[in-house]
Order: sequence, then structure tokens, then C-alpha cells
Amino acid sequence: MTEIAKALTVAGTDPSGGAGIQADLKTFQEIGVYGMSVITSVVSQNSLGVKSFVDLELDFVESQFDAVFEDIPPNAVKSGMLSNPNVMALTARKLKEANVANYVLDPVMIASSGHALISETAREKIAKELLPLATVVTPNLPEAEALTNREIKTIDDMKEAGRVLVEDYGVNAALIKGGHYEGEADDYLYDGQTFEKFSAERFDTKHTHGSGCTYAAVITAGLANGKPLYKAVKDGKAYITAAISNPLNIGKGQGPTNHWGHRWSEVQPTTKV
Ligand SMILES: Nc1ncnc2c1ncn2[C@@H]1O[C@H](COP(=O)(O)OP(=O)(O)O)[C@@H](O)[C@H]1O
Ligand SMILES: Cc1ncc(COP(=O)(O)OP(=O)(O)O)c(N)n1
Repeated sequence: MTEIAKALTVAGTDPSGGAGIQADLKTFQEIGVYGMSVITSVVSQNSLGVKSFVDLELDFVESQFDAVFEDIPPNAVKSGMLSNPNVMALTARKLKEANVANYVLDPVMIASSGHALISETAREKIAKELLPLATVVTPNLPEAEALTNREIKTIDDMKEAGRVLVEDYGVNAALIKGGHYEGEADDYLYDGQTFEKFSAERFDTKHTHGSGCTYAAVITAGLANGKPLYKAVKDGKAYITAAISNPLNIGKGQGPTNHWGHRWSEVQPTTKV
């Protein structure tokens, strides 16, 4: 019988298929990892933006966790949209009970359309309960600013945010993503010892919907497959760069990234700093 790595995503939905649970499951499938999901919120959104969302009842979210964990324990877990402090606390408790070793925390706060996907009070909960459990946290610049309560204007500020998240908030490693920065699309990983830079050319495209979800899902799949964090991020950066650089003509607004892009591209961007 074939053994296959298993990954779980805990997130909200995107009926248009570009972000959230749908992006994560497509990514797991593309990489050859068995994908599972716990849905936290049902979101009405598409490439034009978020219209509204409904949080599922906490008991029902818990029941989904139990259904997965009692049957098919995942090798790695990713969380995305956890819209309120209660679902964050529940996720923290379930990860601890299941002794999850590989956990990627994508601290989703605001969709690129500008729509808030979590409440104000939920931010503190991320810092207190989820960061100490995570193998890596993957904030974009506004999320890194909100989590650390600091402005990020320079590369040094990005690195300092990574250092604060690891040394002051107790996360194992922080990947500060530069998608919202100017110039090259460079991301910085800090693991408490060294900074690694993951570089890519910035492509002039609006088709980046779900890029953060997809990137974190590749990292999760890599960890599920037993890769070290550095290699999982390196593969994630190559996948997301190819997915952005080979756009699909889908959607009237900010379209989804291309999950087949890596098959069409030779892009392998990573340099050490
Ligand atoms: N226009 C672009 N060209 C190339 N890479 C990009 C572009 N926009 C974002 N990225 C990359 O996509 C990934 C997701 O980044 P980011 O946009 O910062 O996160 P989020 O989707 O969570 O807002 C990062 O690796 C970032 O560097
Ligand atoms: C349900 C759900 N989760 C997360 C997001 C945000 O996706 P992300 O990949 O961070 O980036 P954008 O799609 O906002 O560019 C979402 N929209 N929906």
C-alpha cells in the first residue's frame, strides 16, 4: 500500500476557488499530499472582493477537528482565517491535544480587497495562544505590523518584525512576506539564529488572489513530507512565484494564482543573506 503524507487546513472558504480552503486543498493535491479541511467560516467572495462571511458554530468546528484527528492524524496543519478569539482558542487547544508537531500559522487578517477577516480582539489571541505553537508564522506586511505593533517601512523593519515575533512572542520562526513592499518580491525568514532571504522578481500582474494561502499551503505540504523548514519555504517561494508569473485569465478582478504555473516555469528563486 502507498504511504502518503497528510495535511490539514483550518480556514475559511472561497466559493470562487482562489483563496482559503479551496486554494489550500488545490495546493496539497498538486504537490501530492493528502488534503483535509476544518472549515471555520463560510465566506462569500470572489476575485472582486469579500461580500460577507458567517462564522460556523464553535461546537461544529470542534466536531470537524475531532472527525479528522480521531481518524486520519495529519503530518502537518495550516491555519488561515480564524476570525474570532473563540475559534483561535479552540484551534490552539485542539493542536495541543493532538500533539501536532508541524504547524504553519498564516495570520490572515485583511483580504487584499481591504475587507477585514478577523475581529480586533482576535489579534491579541494570535500572539498569546497560537504563536508559541507554530513552526512558522507567515504574515504579510500589514499583518506583521499589526502583530508587532510597529511600522514596517524598510528591509531592516521587516527583519526586526521577524526578530520580535520569534524572541518576544515565542514563535519558532517567522517568514515576513514582501508582497506589499516596493521593488523585488523578497521575503525574510528568521528562525532565531539566521535570516534567510527568498527573492523573486516582482511581476506586473493583478492575479495574486490567494497567494498568501497558497504559499503557506506549500510550506505545510513540505513539512508534512518531512522537509526542513528552510527547504519547505524555498519550495513554497518557487511554487508561488511560478503561480504568479504564469497568470490564468480567470475572474473579473484580482484573479487567482495558477496552481499549474510551476509545471510551466523554471523559476527557482532563493538567495542567502
Ligand atoms: N507581484 C508579485 N510578483 C511576485 N511575487 C509576488 C507578487 N505579489 C506577491 N508576491 C509574493 O507572493 C507571496 C505572498 O505575498 P503577500 O502578497 O505579501 O501575502 P498575502 O497574499 O498574504 O497578502 C510572497 O512570496 C510575495 O513575495
Ligand atoms: C477565506 C479566506 N482566507 C484568506 C484570504 C486571504 O487570502 P491571501 O492569500 O492572504 O490573500 P488575498 O487573497 O487577500 O490576496 C481570503 N481572501 N479568504
